[in-house]
Amino acid sequence: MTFFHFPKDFKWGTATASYQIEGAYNEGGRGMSIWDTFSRTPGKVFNGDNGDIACDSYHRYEEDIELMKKLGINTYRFSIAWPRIIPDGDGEINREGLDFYHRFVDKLLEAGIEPFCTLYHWDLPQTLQDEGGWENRRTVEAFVKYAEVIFKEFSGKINYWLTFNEPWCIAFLSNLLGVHAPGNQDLQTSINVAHGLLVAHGKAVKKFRELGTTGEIGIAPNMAWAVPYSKSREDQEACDRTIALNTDWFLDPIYKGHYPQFMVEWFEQAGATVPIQEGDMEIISQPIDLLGINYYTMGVNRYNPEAGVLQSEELNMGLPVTDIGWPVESRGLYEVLHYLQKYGNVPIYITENGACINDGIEKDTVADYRRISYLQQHMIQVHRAINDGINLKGYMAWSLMDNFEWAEGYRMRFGLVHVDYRSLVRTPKESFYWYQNVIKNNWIETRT
Ligand SMILES: N=NNCCOCCOc1ccc(-c2cn(C[C@@H]3NC[C@@H](O)[C@H]3O)nn2)cc1
Repeated sequence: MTFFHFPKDFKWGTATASYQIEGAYNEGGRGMSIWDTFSRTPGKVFNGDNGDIACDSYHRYEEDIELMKKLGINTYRFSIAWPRIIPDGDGEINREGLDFYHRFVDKLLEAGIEPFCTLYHWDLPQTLQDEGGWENRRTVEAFVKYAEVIFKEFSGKINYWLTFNEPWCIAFLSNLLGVHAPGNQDLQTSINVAHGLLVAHGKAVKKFRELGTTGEIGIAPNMAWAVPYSKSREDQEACDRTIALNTDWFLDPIYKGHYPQFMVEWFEQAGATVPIQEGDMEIISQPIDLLGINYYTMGVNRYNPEAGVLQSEELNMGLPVTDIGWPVESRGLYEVLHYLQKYGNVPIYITENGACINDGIEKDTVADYRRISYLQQHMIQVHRAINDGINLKGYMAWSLMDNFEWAEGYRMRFGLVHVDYRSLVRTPKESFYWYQNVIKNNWIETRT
């Protein structure tokens, strides 16, 4: 047997997001979000699924917290729905929305679980999208106003904060590839959105400091990792572009105060420029306290002029894949963590890592051993990185429970807990009990 011991103060948790679990889309004064609109647009979401009910966690959060206590986590990452707080985006504050999150956070604290709060996990108030969304500086100012409300309300209760979840998804998956809400397919729009959210991030961090809000604040990019198919310079450069668009495009402005020049020039060749205004880069590069990273998979890429704006084609190398088709390759997590050291030995939390494994219930059990194997492999890479001296502070599995997986609807299941979407009955899977043991022991054991 081999034992991989973790630091005694290592944070073990799980992660979810408001639109994916809450439901109650028209309750408690909530306004419409771009995901309510997108999921109602024919052809955008598998089976026409939407978040109207989801896991009904708006009503069942106490039951969910009991599951968290049973699992033994000490940290829980969740997101606040902006449309519950300011339903029309930048108008009146909805007290009922604030009271819901106070009840929820108080219950978490009562259970001895650290709240880890994401301010924006994709559910933009639709009214702001109607005025141009993140391309419009009005949305940026509205976000800072929303953030200020939350900082003032929850300072002292919440001590771990993230401004944005997965800026690559917000900007490029949603506005270049059109896969997520609002579904634009335009390079300049996606670059404008990326810049807008970065300015909003910086302004919110500045406001956080000015208010003297308790705790630490950061951002959670989703990581891409790609290794070249051949030793050619073209293939390596294609990988560089793929990695950079998820990482450097957002973290260079934050940590260095400028965009990665090679990517700026790449986009200029494609006819797109970054709409930088006076003072933007100074605001964006406000120092942050922590970095959340989301890792799922990696690719083997090669240069292909026909392969989208990055001219970087991901190849099928016959690796085992999860049920959403993503290759299982944990080495990318280790390499990404070392790649991030160019920003310094910054405090890092794995804010999402998990596998889409769609096993169902048989004889009251979900035998999701493939998820256990995935989690074990990735946690061993986390251990390796900590051993190398990387400042890795915690791990949050995506996700506590099966939930609305965006354009995939409910067919793709990432949860440690199975959710029956008709009855809303929660059933812990075998991976739940495996993770429960890891947390209890603060170590992983392998047979070899
Ligand atoms: N790359 N281009 N491909 C071209 C065509 O894209 C096809 C689809 O692409 C993607 C890429 C990435 C994702 C994704 C999903 N999650 C999981 C969520 N993370 C935040 C949390 O809410 C989880 O639900 N993380 N990333 C989805 C789709």
